[in-house]
Amino acid sequence: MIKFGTGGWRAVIGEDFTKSNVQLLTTAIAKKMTDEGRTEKGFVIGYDRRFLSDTAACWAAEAMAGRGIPCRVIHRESPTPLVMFTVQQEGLPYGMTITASHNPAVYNGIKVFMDGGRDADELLTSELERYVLNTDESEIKTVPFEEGLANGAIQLIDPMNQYIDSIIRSVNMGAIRSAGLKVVLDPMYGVSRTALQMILMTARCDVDVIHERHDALFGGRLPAPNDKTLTGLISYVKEKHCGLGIATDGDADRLGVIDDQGNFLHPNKILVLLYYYLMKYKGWHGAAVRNLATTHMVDRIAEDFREVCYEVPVGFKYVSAKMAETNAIIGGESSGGLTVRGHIQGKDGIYAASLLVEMIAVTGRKLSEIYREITDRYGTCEMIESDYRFGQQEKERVTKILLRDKLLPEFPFLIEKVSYLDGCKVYFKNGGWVIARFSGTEPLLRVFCEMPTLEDAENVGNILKNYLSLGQDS
Ligand SMILES: O=P(O)(O)OC[C@H]1O[C@H](O)[C@H](O)[C@@H](O)[C@@H]1O
Repeated sequence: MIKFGTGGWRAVIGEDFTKSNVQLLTTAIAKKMTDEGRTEKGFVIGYDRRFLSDTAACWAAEAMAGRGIPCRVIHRESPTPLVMFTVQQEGLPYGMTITASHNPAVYNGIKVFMDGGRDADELLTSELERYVLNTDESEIKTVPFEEGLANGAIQLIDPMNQYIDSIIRSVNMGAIRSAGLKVVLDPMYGVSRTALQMILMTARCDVDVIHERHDALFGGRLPAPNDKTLTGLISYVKEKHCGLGIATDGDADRLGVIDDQGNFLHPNKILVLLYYYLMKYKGWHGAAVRNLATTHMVDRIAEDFREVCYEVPVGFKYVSAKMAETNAIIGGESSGGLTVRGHIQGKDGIYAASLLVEMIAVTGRKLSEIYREITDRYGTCEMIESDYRFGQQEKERVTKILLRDKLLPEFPFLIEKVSYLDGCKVYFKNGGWVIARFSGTEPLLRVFCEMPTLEDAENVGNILKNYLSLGQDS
């Protein structure tokens, strides 16, 4: 069974992530390309450093070549944004990368990209699911990898330099060069090191790297940058007196930042800082796009600059589609992904980190100082996030209460409106909000709440948790 979630298809290795499913999905894509008459330019495949990712990339290439579609495989493990960049640059109709992003090590998966290098939108993923259902395993035709390489049906490519050059061209390298920053990178055993180290060292930063060896178990932690998983980076920043710590998730499309004091900077703050920086310091104008579980501080900044902030469901495919529609200058999510107009149409931790370093260099100020300037102007927002594991029965129970019967607890704040666009989101009249939604990437119910004070956010989050009789925060 192949079902796409918030960010691609993800499955437990050996359970659903199997050779036959990888080749089934690839065959489905190939059939769709053939039906659309879009096979000529071919297809690109990338892979990250997870267990089986490189092997699965070969399986996919064999199945794509077996359908007579020219197939390029990036010659070594790559950041997801590099694969998206390649789809965009080469004008390809589709591409894929083998990754399960930030999921636990037992998972692997496939992210599919469409023209322009965007994440496959809902229309495409539902069509692909339909194609998969209508594809029989006997339709999988393969060309052995080595044979494909020898006869040119499969080609190994190395687009890394163009990608790095395009980032170098779009950030103020001169300013970074003058700032003489000491930066420590934490790729979380994933794939960002080559690109990020190259960009920052070209800008003459003093760069240290931790957690860079290949470890398909990600050091026993989740390859998702947050305050709990980045304790090693936090200690390193403090001990070695670094100006900044930068982490990326397993496939490098998300970013996590540690400031010079060793504090974890929530992705909400990174998005807010960069939007503010682009408008206030770089003189850009334009809308912002955020998902509905991301800070509304972005809206306050947009309003102040007479711009609009658009809200979309969780999933970067929605963010990039809205950015394209509105020509927004930035789009991001509280889970740590963002992109900026002019760069690729998907989230990119490497690019976002480079822009953040530029911001520190250009302003000559600490991240905490710039953020204080923002809260002095727009007030404070505090967000709490809790994830709850559930079984099938639990899922049905919560779905009934919240999404079918649309019941809500009594809150100590006046409600402005309730939305069921993605889970259930309650907007309060004081600007705060709380959302409960099922993750599309993991078996979790996510409860996020943002209020002017942390105390209120915790209180509202607890009211919803108790009302839904949720267990321990996982
Ligand atoms: O909350 P979830 O549905 O698990 O999604 C969390 C994140 O997962 C992936 O990384 C998607 O690419 C993101 O767009 C999404 O924000």
